[in-house]
Amino acid sequence: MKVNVDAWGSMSFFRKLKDRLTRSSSKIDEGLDAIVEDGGTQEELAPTVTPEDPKPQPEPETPPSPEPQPEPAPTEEPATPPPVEEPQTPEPPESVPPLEIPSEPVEAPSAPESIDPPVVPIPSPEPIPTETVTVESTPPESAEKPGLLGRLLGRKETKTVVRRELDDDMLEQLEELLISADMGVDTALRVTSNMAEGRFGKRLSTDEIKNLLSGEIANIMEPVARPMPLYPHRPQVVLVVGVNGSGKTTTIGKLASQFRAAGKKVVIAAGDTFRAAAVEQLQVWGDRAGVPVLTAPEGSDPASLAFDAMTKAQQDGADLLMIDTAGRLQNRSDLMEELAKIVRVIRKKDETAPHNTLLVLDATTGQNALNQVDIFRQIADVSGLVMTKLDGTAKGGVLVALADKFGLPIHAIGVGEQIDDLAPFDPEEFARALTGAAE
Ligand SMILES: Nc1nc2c(ncn2[C@@H]2O[C@H](COP(=O)(O)OP(=O)(O)OP(=O)(O)O)[C@@H](O)[C@H]2O)c(=O)[nH]1
Repeated sequence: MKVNVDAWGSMSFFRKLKDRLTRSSSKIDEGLDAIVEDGGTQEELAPTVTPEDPKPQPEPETPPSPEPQPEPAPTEEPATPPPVEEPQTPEPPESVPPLEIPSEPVEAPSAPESIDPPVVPIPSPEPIPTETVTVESTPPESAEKPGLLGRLLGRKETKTVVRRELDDDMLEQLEELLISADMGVDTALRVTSNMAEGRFGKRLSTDEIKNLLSGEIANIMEPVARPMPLYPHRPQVVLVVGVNGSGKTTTIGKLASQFRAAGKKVVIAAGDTFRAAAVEQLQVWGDRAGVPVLTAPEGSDPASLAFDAMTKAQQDGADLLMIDTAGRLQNRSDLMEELAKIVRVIRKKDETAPHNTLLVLDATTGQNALNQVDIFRQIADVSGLVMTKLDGTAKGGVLVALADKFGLPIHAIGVGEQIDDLAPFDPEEFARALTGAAE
């Protein structure tokens, strides 16, 4: 009954996300390094025998650390056995793309995700009871590369990594770090205490912590990663709400372009009739997307425009009608009334409308995004979220707080101002990008 649209953009997207979330991840990165170094000690990893060494070398003579290191760091692999990065992933079987949200109303526009041939080899950050196992899968960051001479001579290389024992102090520092990345107190506490479960007293390195945190964050995000559902019902009315400047116009343009690319007929209504600039902006995006934008004279009733837009969308047999709305939160009761009126009026034409109410949030507002969800849920029947401007902000953690607190579906994220800078939300990728965990 639901239609799946393949419109959600190219797959290099998440590579882009990784690059662009650098400010969030470098914040966590640097913070983690400092935490682990503060009170941590350098340990030798199991010495690796370089390629030329004839014997497989069972156990090192240097006792490595309390936790033995099953497999040495995946540095220089001489032969060319498996073509792709098998080594990274301990157990591929369970790394089924998390995006294939099978369940319920939503039909994943994220499906194309799985088309991506390099299907995200998930580094299995999941908290396996024996923490040593999880932990070992990451390449030790401080591992030294064997020099050419060393390799030729088959010399044993001693690698080191800084590890710190997980104790109350360290846990507190981790909490603070996550809070500073805008994850919010409650969520930061939950993430760190889940991560610490069964690991108290263990020695952990930065990379190991990143993987563990990333796994915990992905667990929180997974249930909310839901692409916007599409219905065969025509027109499907999508009301787009959010404060001014949150990225509504841009998001509508990006969505319209993607839906259109997927063969959907789209109509846009410029419902923020009070701001000429907003209407113009939407027209620019409509042109870019190749989608008609219905406008009304400045200051006219948005509900009447919505009604006209409904009529046109029905006449044209449009698949989707996207209605932009004003975002003046300063006068909440006016806005509430305005939105309510739009809904009343479009229901005269279709009592099941609107079919989606998207709340667009700006990631750079950090914790304020939580208040916005609270407020908009009071004035509109918010069915899902789009988080914009995740690029270049150090506040990406707010998305985790949102997921944890409200559990509203996160349909898509925006990571740039270009038309294709919007993609379905992939919890694993996001968690790794946020924490800087390795793939
Ligand atoms: N970096 C970045 N900028 C974005 C993103 N989404 C939107 N923007 C920028 O944010 C600014 C505001 O976006 P709009 O789409 O105009 O926001 P709006 O909610 O429609 O705002 P009003 O028109 O004032 O109601 C613009 O300069 C956009 O280019 C994003 O994902 N990343």
